[in-house]
Amino acid sequence: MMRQLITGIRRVATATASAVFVLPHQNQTRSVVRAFASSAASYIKSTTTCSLAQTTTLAQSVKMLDARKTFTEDFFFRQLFDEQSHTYSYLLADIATKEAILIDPVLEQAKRDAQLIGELGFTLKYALNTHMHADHVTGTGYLKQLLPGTVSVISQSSGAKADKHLVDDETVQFGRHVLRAMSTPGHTNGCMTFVVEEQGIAFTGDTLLIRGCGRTDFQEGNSRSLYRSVHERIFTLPENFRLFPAHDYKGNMETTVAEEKRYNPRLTKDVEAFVELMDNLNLPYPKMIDKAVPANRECGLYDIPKEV
Ligand SMILES: N[C@@H](CCC(=O)N[C@@H](CSS)C(=O)NCC(=O)O)C(=O)O
Repeated sequence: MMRQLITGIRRVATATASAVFVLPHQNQTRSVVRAFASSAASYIKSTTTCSLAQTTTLAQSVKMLDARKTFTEDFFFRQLFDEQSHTYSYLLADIATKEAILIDPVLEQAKRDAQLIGELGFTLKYALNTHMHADHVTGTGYLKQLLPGTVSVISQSSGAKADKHLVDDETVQFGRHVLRAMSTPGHTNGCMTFVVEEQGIAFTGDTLLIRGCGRTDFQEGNSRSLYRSVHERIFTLPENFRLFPAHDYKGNMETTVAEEKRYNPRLTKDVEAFVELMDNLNLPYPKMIDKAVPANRECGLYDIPKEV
């Protein structure tokens, strides 16, 4: 449709240009231009069936599919997966300095992650949790043992132990790269979304999942505050920002601000309808909750198996 429109404009412009060239008198020129403008309008009308609604949809989808920012050459990104808990972990690094950080590591995958970090020649500076998980034990405690010098990180408001506690808008640095911790409570009190502005990416933990969101029925969950966190903090990031959640149960790997603003079936509702929906999810509790929450309160340093 867009191609037709452009071809139409081009044809009319070419015709107008040649007419103006052969008709030097001003009056003649003006009437020729008027005639061509009117034929341009009818040509475009007849060759495109582009209604106003369709034009709007097209404009929206063009915006939604805006080119994502490409990573700078010195930025390393790797998405890792734990099949048991459907958890994504993310390894980020400064390729020049080899300083790395790992977001939401899983205990059972700590050896895999440590091996990868070693193979790539990285030094793990921070092992961060977006929040105190309820469905798996964090790998941060074990990674501190496997890779001495690693600093564990979680939000101050999580109430969990860690070497470093973050408050809203605090940043951590790895090499020349900067990660900003944005407080996004709702799934738990202490949930944070980690943003790397320069690369156009954000790690939403369990606050925003792909076409979904974290449940709010335990660990001080609050659906109103989750709604506010998403609308006021995540949906106000640039539309082309890529979003990476802590879990996906359907095989999706990433999304964008633009997509979730339009297609998230929960967060596109108004707040009252959202609260009602969240109150009636009736999900079974995570199988690991009784082990995971106490362990994660201790930064996963509690009862680490000798060999995982
Ligand atoms: N079946 C899984 C737990 C699934 C679950 O409850 N996921 C949480 C995030 S981990 S606490 C969630 O918020 N889900 C939202 C949803 O809509 O599914 C298990 O037993 O571990």
